[in-house]
Amino acid sequence: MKTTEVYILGGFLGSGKTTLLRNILKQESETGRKVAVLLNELGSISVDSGLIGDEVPLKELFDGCICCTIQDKLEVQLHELLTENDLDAVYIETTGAAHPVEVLDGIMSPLFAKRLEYKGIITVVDLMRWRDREGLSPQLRKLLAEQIHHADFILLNKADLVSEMEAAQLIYSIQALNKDAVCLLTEYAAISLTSLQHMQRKRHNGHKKLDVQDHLHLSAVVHTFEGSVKQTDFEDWLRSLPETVYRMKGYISFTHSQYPHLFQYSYGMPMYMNEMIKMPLNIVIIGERLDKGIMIGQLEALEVKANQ
Ligand SMILES: Nc1nc2c(ncn2[C@@H]2O[C@H](COP(=O)(O)OP(=O)(O)OP(=O)(O)O)[C@@H](O)[C@H]2O)c(=O)[nH]1
Repeated sequence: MKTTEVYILGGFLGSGKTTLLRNILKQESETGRKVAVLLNELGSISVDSGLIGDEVPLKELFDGCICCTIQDKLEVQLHELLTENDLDAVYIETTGAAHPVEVLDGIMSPLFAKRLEYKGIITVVDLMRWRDREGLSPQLRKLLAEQIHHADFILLNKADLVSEMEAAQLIYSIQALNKDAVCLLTEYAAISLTSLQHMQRKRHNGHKKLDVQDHLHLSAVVHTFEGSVKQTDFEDWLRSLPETVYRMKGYISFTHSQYPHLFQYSYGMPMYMNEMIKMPLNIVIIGERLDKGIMIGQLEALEVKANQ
């Protein structure tokens, strides 16, 4: 099955996300890959869509930001893009107000997550705004810090507007929030596509060999159950999870019921809803530094136990 690469472009309002997107799309069109863009604008008029070439399939999500009102819409739009087009990559430009965990949650549907190859989060930072961050409200400062913390690749953009000395101090303060992301100083978000495609977190903990998924700070693990599990065992497993598992969702079949349950988990709380039809038993787990092998092994063990 062909998978589609997914890149999330985040960063504060006006930091240079659209400039970056135009840059990337220009390079993608030169390589001949088939790509699509999902735009999420605050408000109901899109200014940015005019800036992107006609040949790129484009979906826009209006009225609200990904992190709150339209998560479901995002899922639908992405599904449509994937089914209508045979895509190599999808770029998702989020509003500056979006939290990375919510965006990842919004795109990793249990119904098609296996067709996606989540490549990571690219955060564009406006260096001048970051320099003057003390003037922002505490909430905005926190959001900026979260966008930096969860990024896999950070563009320290608008380098032309700060002095070299300032840039050095700003890089230092950004790396203090995220030691692993690749940081690049840019003007007009000028970076090469290849550097993004090879986006990998720097390994700072020595020689441990990690697979590609493990390089990502925030990641999504997708598992397909073959059959049912016991609800009590499953809930014991949930209680054993670290706090860095932020979200889970999917369909799960319990030994005591005929149809699967829609399962959602956030902030340590599970929620179930009865489904009236058979659904593919996929579950998506979103968190920081997830060990894919261990998680899948634990879920498989639950199934084995239920069959004993
Ligand atoms: N001086 C300078 N201006 C830049 C740079 N990068 C982008 N800009 C300008 O900054 C403005 C905002 O850039 P956009 O790419 O639209 O930013 P955005 O993050 O998409 O903005 P929103 O969609 O409003 O969140 C535009 O006028 C860009 O031309 C840069 O490196 N230096």
